[in-house]
Amino acid sequence: MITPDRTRSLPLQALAWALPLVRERGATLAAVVILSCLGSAAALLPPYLTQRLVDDGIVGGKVELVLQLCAVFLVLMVGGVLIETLSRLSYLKLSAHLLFGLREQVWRHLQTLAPTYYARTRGGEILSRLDGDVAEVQRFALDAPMAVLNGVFSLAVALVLMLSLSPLLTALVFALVPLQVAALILSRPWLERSTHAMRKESAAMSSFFVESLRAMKFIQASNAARRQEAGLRAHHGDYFAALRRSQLASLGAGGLQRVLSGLGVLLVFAVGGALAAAGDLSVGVVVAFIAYTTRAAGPLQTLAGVFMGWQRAKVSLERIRELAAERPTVQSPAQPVPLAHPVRGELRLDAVRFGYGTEAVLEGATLDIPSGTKLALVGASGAGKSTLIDLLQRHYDPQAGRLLLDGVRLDLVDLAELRRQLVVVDQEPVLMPGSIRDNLRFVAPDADETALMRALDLAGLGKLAHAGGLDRPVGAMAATLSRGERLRLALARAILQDPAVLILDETTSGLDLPVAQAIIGAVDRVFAGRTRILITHNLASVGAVDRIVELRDGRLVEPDPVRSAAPLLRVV
Ligand SMILES: Nc1ncnc2c1ncn2[C@@H]1O[C@H](COP(=O)(O)OP(=O)(O)OP(=O)(O)O)[C@@H](O)[C@H]1O
Repeated sequence: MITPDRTRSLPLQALAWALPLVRERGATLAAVVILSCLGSAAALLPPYLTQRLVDDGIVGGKVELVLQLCAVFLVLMVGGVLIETLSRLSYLKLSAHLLFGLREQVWRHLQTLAPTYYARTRGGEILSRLDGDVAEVQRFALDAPMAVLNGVFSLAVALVLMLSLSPLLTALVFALVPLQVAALILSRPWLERSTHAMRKESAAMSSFFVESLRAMKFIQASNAARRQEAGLRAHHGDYFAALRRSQLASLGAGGLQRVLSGLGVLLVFAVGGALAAAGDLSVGVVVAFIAYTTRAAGPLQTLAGVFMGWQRAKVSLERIRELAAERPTVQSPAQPVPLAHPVRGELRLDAVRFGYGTEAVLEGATLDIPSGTKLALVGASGAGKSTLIDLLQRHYDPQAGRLLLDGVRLDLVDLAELRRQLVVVDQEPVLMPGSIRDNLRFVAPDADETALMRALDLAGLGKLAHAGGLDRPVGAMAATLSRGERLRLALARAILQDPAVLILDETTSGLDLPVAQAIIGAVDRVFAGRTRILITHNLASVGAVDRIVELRDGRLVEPDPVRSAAPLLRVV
């Protein structure tokens, strides 16, 4: 579970978050560490051997030694390639485990957040956190310790070998390190700001795509395609400007590092060359040093890269922390009170108060719904009918008062059990991509083919299912089904869920009266004797009901005969 821990510094948080996942792959981590140290050692030996090759072999005239050292070079070269391949494969395994594990944690958290979070957060913002930001943190959490380990090991080995060759030249090479560190520290705010701007632009562009793709039919019908293209171009412009700033910052900081390490090479050339010319140093030592100076620049640059990577990861971690700080509005109780089976479906609202902000949507809402009641719930648009349903399905808890199912307070019932017993079919039910079977199995993974066909038959989709079979794809956003078919498919899902309470939230509104009545007829047949709540603006479409209640001024009251279109009421 991701939780922001303000007591820890950001780098520690990034590592603490990743640690349990790394621990699960202890053996792979050990392999990566050992192989990368072996690889570094294999890369550092050749310059040392070069000195022997030049001074003892070539200058000393020992042909046999030259050949022996060439054979050692060959072994080191082939061994180095093998070690690097194995090391990269192990790294890939560890890296994927970490990335997927971190992303699964964020996803798990997202699945607990309330509809209010999704109502106010742009889809692209969430996507870019799930994708780019998680990857950035993962890269840092794994790359940084590896790079530090590798860099420090390589530098230590190089330092020992260089000191054994020439302490003076070693001091010259390392004299520039403080300058390199100072350059990094100075470039830090620049790097951080530019990374922030880039991630923000990238999230805005993802949001643009997510929102436009969903609204494509509306964009086409409103002749807004050109304006959308211009919108995309504007996003591209902003993104490119931010990308250029970020690249300039990285190139500037990286370039400065390269110039400083290049200066080190020049110093070795100048001082080492002068000493060798004067006969105070062998040519082999100068050649080996030039190789070491360029190689020592590698680990130094890797360490500088860790620093720059940290600037990026810090921004991402901050964005993930923002997401982690969103707390779920409801949680399943640790010790749930079991419902007596079979669940009767008796509902009770007792002086319920709820509002999204300071203003109450429901205030003192009280109602008893005996088991098996078919209740019509009416109320003006915005009165709070859907909000009431969200409270019943426990997307939120009331700020005062109680809601009970079979006499048990909803917040004491296991959340999964509650949502199994209380099913809502919306006006625009959500259908998942895939086939009709996939959609039915989404709510009832264990149902067999016979149960699926029976549910479709009862929901009035028998013909369609028999014609195209259960494998008929419903298409992205269920675009291949008519609205009536989508509703019937949602009803078939509800039939498979077999709840004690069924709620239809304006399900049949906008349909032709005969179609609406046919769907309600199917509901009445299948759910006869069970509690049903039908939210509607048109009482004629929901058939005979046991009771009508109006939601007015936050309370549940007897309906206003004028506003409820009295002639249409048919209460049994
Ligand atoms: N996520 C939200 N954040 C803030 N306010 C909200 C949110 N959802 C709904 N509201 C507000 O709460 C009030 C009740 O909304 P609700 O959707 O429950 O009404 P409704 O009776 O179902 O309306 P309709 O019949 O038009 O569907 C409205 O004023 C609405 O603007």
